[in-house]
Parts: sequence; C-alpha cells; structure tokens
Amino acid sequence: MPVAPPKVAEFQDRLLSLGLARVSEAAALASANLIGRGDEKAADQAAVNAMRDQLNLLDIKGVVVIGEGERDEAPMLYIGEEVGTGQGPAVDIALDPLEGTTLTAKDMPNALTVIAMAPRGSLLHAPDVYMEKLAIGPGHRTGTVTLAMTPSERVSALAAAKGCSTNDITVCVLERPRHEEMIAEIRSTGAAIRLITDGDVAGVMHCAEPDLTGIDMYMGSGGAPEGVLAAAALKCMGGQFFGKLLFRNDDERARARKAGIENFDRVYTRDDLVRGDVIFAATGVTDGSLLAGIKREPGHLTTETILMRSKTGSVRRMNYRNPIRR
Ligand SMILES: O=P(O)(O)OC[C@H]1O[C@](O)(COP(=O)(O)O)[C@@H](O)[C@@H]1O
Ligand SMILES: [Mn+2]
Repeated sequence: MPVAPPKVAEFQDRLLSLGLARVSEAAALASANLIGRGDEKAADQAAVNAMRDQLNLLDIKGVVVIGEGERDEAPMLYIGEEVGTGQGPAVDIALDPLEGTTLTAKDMPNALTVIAMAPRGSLLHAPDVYMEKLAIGPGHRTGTVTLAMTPSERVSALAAAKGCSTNDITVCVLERPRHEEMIAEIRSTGAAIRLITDGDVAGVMHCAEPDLTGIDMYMGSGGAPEGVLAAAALKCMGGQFFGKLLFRNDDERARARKAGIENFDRVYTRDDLVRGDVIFAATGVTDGSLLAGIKREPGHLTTETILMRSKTGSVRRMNYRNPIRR
C-alpha cells in the first residue's frame, strides 16, 4: 500500500497573524530606549534580537527570505535562517526589524518594525540591491500608472484617473541626489512632493490611505527587500505596486543569480513579489502618518500595531500596553 504523504500543516493565517503582531511589537519595544540616542547599530541590534526571540516561539516551519543580509554578513535573521518551533506550516518570512534605523537614532518620524509571512515559496527572494519602485492606492484600473511612463506622465495619468488637477497630487520620494532629476520633473507638473529621508516601506504604505496621509503616489529607488515588504502591505491594504531590480555592478548581479533571479529586466507587479496570501504586521517606533510611535507613560510603554491579512483585506489596529518591570 502506498504510504500517505505526511500531512502538511495549513497556513492558518487567522491565528498566525496574532502571533505576528507580538513579533513586531517586541521588536519595537526593544528599540524604545534607543530612540533619539544617535546609535543606529544598537537600535537595530535590539530590534533584531527581540524579533528573533519572539519569532522562534511561533509554531511555524519558517525560513527568512527577506532578512538582515546574507549569512556571512548577518549573524541573526540572515537570509535562509530557519525560524519558529518547526511545528506547523512551512512559511516564508520577510522582515525588517527596524525599517528606519537612522530615523530611530535621530527620533524622526515613520520608523517601523515590519514583518510579513506567507506560505513557503510565495515571496520573491529579493537580493539586497536597489529596486525602482512605483505605487498608488486602491480603486484604480490596473496599469493606470506604469514604470515605463516618465515621472510626469505618471502624475498626469493619476490625476486623470482621480479626476483632479496635477496640482492636487502629492508624490512621496526619498530625498537622495539620485532622485534630483525625477524630483524636478515631478515639480514641473505642479504636483507636491513629500520628501522623506528614509523609510520607503512606510512611504509606499501611505499611498493606500491617501485621505489619512495626504500621499497619492510613491516613486523612486530604494532597497529591494523593502520593496517586497511594501508589496506585502499593499496586497493587504489594496493598491498597485511595480518594482524593477537595479544593478550597479557584477557583484550585485551575482547576488541576484544566487537568489534565483534569472530575468534581470523584469518588472514585478505586487502579485509577482507576493504570489499568494500574506499576513503583515508593522509597529510604530517613532510617530508617523500611519502609526503612532512608542509612547512612554509612567509605569508602561504603549505601541500601535497594524495587522493585516490579504485573504480578507482585514486591517486591525492594536494598542499594546507593556508594563515596565524594574
Ligand atoms: O539609503 P539608501 O541607500 O538610499 O537606501 C534606501 C533604503 O534605506 C531605507 O531608507 C532605510 O532602511 P534601514 O533603516 O532598514 O536601513 C529604506 O527605507 C530604503 O529602502
Ligand atoms: Mn529597511
């Protein structure tokens, strides 16, 4: 008689998502004492340690596919690290224990802890290279804007889709010398630009809630790992995302090949980066337009976490009060 294959535990996203919120909360709480202390490395390390400890308590057979770096350069939460108790569904994990290390060290807005989880094999193994990104919120026809359009064409196309003037569009862009030309071109349309110094996962997420954040579109290059995390967030919140990997040298191309990337010119859509259901949690570290940062009150710290599931489109906001034990 043929032996029945072992039962594969299902991706129980309803239950797992609650565990995921604790993971992002723990990372944020661990970085609390390092907000505004000018030490990016210490803040990141604290978040990494806490995130890893909490992740290892979850009943999953997890593999980090977007993590702190390659195994030889990141001792913890490196790409390929197995996490969880090993009892449970096989999942891919994408994480950034502190997205905005500099924002945290300088106590500037929109630093987050971020983690996403999906069935094994469904998240793109993005190498640590740059990615050209473009995002808009929900409610628009696919291809309303594309990476093939020039920045000014994208602004005009989105304004036409929204039935407003280009003057009414706000684009979020990372303030970098490499973006100077793009910024000038966006400005030539009359659109406003919200420049951010770091944190493009939050930048992209802002597009999903334009009424709350005032941001309609995100464009420019940033980390490819952050691109996968942003796509996971938009898959839950709604919205379009396009990304193309950018290579500066052969070393970066070799990294991509190692990660299994074959087509270097491919434009990835949101659903190419995240190919199935995903759950996503982010906790505010410093105050931002989407999430409140960690608050220090007598005797406790409080956090705000956004917890989302793409299967249902459910978005939960959770406040957590963590007693300070002495
Ligand atoms: O600073 P660069 O090289 O332009 O890279 C941009 C990337 O760095 C960040 O601003 C900050 O990321 P970390 O805090 O995780 O290092 C990302 O949001 C963004 O994708
Ligand atoms: Mn980051």
